[in-house]
Amino acid sequence: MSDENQQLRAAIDHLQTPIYIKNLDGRYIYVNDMACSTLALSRSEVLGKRDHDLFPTDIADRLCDIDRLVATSGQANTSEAYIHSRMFEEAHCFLSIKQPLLGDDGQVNAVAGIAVDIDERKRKENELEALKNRFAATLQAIPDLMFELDLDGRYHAHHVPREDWMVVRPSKLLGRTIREVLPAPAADVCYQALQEAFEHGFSIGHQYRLDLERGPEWFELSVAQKASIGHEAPRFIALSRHITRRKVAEQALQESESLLRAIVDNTPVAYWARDLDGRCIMENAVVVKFVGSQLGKTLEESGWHQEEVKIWQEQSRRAYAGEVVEVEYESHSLLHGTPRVFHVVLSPIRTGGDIVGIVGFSQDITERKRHEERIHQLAFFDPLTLLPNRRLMFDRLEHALATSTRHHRMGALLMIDLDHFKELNDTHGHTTGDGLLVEVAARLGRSIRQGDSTARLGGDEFVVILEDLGGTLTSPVQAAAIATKIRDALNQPFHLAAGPQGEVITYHCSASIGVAMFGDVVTSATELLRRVDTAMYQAKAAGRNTLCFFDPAMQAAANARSAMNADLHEALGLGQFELHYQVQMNEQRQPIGAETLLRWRHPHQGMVSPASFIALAEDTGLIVPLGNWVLETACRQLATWSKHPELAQLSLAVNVSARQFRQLSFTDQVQQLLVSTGAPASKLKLELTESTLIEDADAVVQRMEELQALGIRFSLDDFGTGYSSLAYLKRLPLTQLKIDQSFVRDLLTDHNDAAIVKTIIALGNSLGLDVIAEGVETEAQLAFLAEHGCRQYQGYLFGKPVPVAAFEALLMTLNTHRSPAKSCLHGHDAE
Ligand SMILES: Nc1nc2c(ncn2[C@@H]2O[C@H](COP(=O)(O)OP(=O)(O)OP(=O)(O)O)[C@@H](O)[C@H]2O)c(=O)[nH]1
Repeated sequence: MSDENQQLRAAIDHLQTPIYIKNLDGRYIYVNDMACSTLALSRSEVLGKRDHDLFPTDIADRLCDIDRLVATSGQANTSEAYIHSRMFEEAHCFLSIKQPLLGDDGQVNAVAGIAVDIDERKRKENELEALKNRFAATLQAIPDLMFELDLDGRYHAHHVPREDWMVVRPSKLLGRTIREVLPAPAADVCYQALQEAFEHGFSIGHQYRLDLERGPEWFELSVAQKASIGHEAPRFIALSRHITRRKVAEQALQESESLLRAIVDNTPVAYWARDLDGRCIMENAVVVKFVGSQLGKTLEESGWHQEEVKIWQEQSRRAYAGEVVEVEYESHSLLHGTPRVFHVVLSPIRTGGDIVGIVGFSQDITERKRHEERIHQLAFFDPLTLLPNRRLMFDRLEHALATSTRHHRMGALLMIDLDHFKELNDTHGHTTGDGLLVEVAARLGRSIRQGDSTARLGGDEFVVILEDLGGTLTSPVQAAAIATKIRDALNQPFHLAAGPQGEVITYHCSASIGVAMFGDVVTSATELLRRVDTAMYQAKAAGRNTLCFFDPAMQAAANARSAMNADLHEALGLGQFELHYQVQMNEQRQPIGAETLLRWRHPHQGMVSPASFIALAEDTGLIVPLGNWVLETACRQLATWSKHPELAQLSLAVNVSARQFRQLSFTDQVQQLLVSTGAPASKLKLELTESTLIEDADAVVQRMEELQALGIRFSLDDFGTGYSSLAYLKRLPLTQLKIDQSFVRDLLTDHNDAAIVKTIIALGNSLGLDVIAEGVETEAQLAFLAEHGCRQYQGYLFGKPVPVAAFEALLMTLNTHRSPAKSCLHGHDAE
């Protein structure tokens, strides 16, 4: 072998790639070092072996086939094969290049091969392939259109899962720009997105519309800039999502929302909602118009009137608790104009059973209310005088009848018909007549008490309903008094506009009044109206300007009362009143004083008892001058007695009425009387009844204290018959309790009366008060009273009320056997 060959051989031997030569039998006749290392065998272990000795059969078969092909074709062959060798844990991929070797005869006599280990490259290729497959599958799964674009909008690649979403076929896309493919509005959107992605790396959310064959379709773009290699021009991946369905749904929602909004805004009802924190989360235009926008505000932040906020807090609380609340109320919190009336409904908002807020509707019902009021006014009131009409009067009368029957109270119905009204109409015209009717209505209103009512029945006919005729006068008398007051009021001249120039005329009016009482027996409103109508016609028949009762007995009582009233007014001036004196005794049966009792010596009726006229005097106010006369007479008597030693110790008890006692000047009057008459104050005892003390107790106590300071003493009359409140009893500066004669009368036969008497005595004694019993008629009564601690007495047992002369005579007889008061009584001629 030449040097050159030797060098070549050495190079091949040590080359780092396995090289081998096999003869046509397939035996290895040459292997280099690397081939041995690769097989992990020594050269001697390889040389002379076949592939079947070295490799698994399937690989060996394949290797042999290729050898044969090379040998027979005389052509080189390149193939890949996975070879297991002890050198590697796993089979390695080799690229085998086989070359036929020719002998000197020019025939193939051997096959030389070189095996390059391409395992690493092969693995990468495989990985790449797998990646490509995965990527392709992923891409296939993406339902969106995808394009690779440059900054000019030129298409470089595409993924088109739906060709019907394309304006041009995908195959015509590459190399063209967006502007060449899409219509201008859509292209503009895409370029904007590209620009954004170029500036910020990405762009999302731009939408565009394409009018395709099937109709308009909507797409949404997401663009991201691709990482570029080196100085490569920027590329972008644009994902175009088909959103037509979403868009249609959105548009439908938007349309229905704006329709709803339009409905809500265009209804004339204020409409709002609040969340669980009480914040306004929705409102319509009407809310804004009335109270300004409330969005985001709670009730407390609304700026409404405090009272209204409180009302709505309470109503909202009910709605939040699940109630549907309905209220009518007048709002004073409006932005413009006068207060208005609203009908409001609040209701909870529920989602899935939970309350998540409240919703409210508020309708302005001001006009409706006004109409209702107007209708009510027209239905129930007389448009001329504005008084209740017949219909309303009838309702009220029925109500008054029911109430009076239930509470056993008397009432009266008056019917007032103007006399000769027709003449006024005929002479001065209807307008003047109307003027009179209006003024009559006003005068009627002023003549009655609160609680009574008046109405116009029609024409010149009015009625007045008087309820609860209590008081001290009997009810027909009271009714007559009010009817008279009305008649007198209507008798006052009227000044009415008359004639075309509206000159004022003075008109004298009179009215006939019928009166029917109710409350004692059940009567219907219709019947009562019939009665009062009859009575009114009687009044007309009796000569007009008068009043007539339906019931003749009542008429008689009213006549008698009014006659007595007239007489009573004259009696004082004519000196028809007298004072009688009833003696009061102590337990030693000694006279200690007297009670003065008023008597009226009537010119025709003889002596009239106070029971018949005191109530009338109280109601007419005559009680005040009458009471003063009594006080003055009593004081004069005391002054007279004070000059006689035997009579000087006598005290006089004088009854004072509530009305008299409540006069502001009462204390002054009494003081002046004491001074002018010279009566000793300590002998004057004022008798008050419980009813005097009950009303305005503070003022009464103050007056009593003023009088007490003058030296006057007080006795509480009729104790036990009224309220008998122990609370006021201890506050009053009293010196005496008087046991009413009604308890004394049956003292010995009635256990209750006996018990009451004993209690009053015990009470008086324990409060340090004198106790006097009136109406003592028998010794047995006296004994009982004395036994239980009552020390003072008054009654027929000792003497009836008598004029002063008789009283003094009585005193004389009482005193004859012990210390006769004869001397003083003799000197008493002046009385
Ligand atoms: N101005 C005016 N007159 C009315 C109205 N309604 C009724 N009248 C008249 O009132 C008069 C009622 O008359 P009467 O009550 O019947 O008779 P009178 O003239 O008052 O006579 P006596 O009642 O018998 O005293 C009639 O002339 C009616 O036309 C009204 O609303 N306005």
